[in-house]
Amino acid sequence: MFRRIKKAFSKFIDKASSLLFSREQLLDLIDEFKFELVSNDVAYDVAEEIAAKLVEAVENKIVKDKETLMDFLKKTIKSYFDSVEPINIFYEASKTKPYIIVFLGVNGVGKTTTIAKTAVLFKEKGFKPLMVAADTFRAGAQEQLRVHGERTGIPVFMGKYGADPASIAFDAIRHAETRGYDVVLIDTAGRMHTDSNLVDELRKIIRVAKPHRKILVVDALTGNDAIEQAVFFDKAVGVDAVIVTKVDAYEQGGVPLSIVYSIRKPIIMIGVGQGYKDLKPFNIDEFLDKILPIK
Ligand SMILES: Nc1nc2c(ncn2[C@@H]2O[C@H](COP(=O)(O)OP(=O)(O)OP(=O)(O)O)[C@@H](O)[C@H]2O)c(=O)[nH]1
Repeated sequence: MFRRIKKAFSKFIDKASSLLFSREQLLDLIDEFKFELVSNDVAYDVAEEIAAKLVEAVENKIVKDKETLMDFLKKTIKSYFDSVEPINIFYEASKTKPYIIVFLGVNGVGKTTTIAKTAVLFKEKGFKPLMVAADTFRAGAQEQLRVHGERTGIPVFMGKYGADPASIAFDAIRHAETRGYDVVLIDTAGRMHTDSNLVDELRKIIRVAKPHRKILVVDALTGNDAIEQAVFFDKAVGVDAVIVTKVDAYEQGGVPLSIVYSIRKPIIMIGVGQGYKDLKPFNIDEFLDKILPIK
């Protein structure tokens, strides 16, 4: 996990230290480091910003040895994550009933599995969740959620194939209200994120379901595509928070930072495997410990 970005940081920190922080040589090295970050899925704008801040810190002698460089990198990266408003869906759900989440994301990113994992987390915390199959475009999507429901023992509200997804969401919420469900987790279609019909469909679901949160699911392994999807969905329908999947198999490491930088929304959880328990809260300090070399 995050092996490649960690290697890039280690290489840069070691080289910078061996140059004894000679200003001229360091400037070239910072430029090289910037592209190393970009090749590890750090969006160009943020890589450039980090590089510019680093040059300034060197000029001002804030960064003058290995220790101050490590400290600088840690604080700078952390500041991007700290500048976004955190969201705690479990706390929010304890205040509102039923608490409604609409999940967004393109096909294949692990959205359906993530909904099941999230439902399992809610159940473990004592909530009564309902999963809703509102992707009526692909028959397989409904079936997939039904299977997750069977395996996890969490009920699934199914709509008919081809039915209006917004009306399914509406019926599901009424059903949740009358049956005493605490949390409603709505799956949506994810065909081609550039499809304008999809955007209209999502907008309608959101208008009808009035979700408390819209959570985007992206696959870390898709790198720049994940960042583009975040920008696209945020512009199209507004994203409140992001879950990044397949982090267990992800080595580049730049996706979380790039997403937070690009849409200024928090990463709330990460998928770390295929099992239902493999969804963890995203913790910035743990993330920094994994991507930055230890002393
Ligand atoms: N290693 C790993 N695999 C994951 C993770 N999350 C999901 N997957 C796998 O990714 C594959 C796709 O997941 P789905 O949930 O079917 O994806 P989806 O976005 O619903 O895709 P569509 O059904 O095509 O819309 C499945 O094999 C999942 O088990 C994760 O965090 N780590």
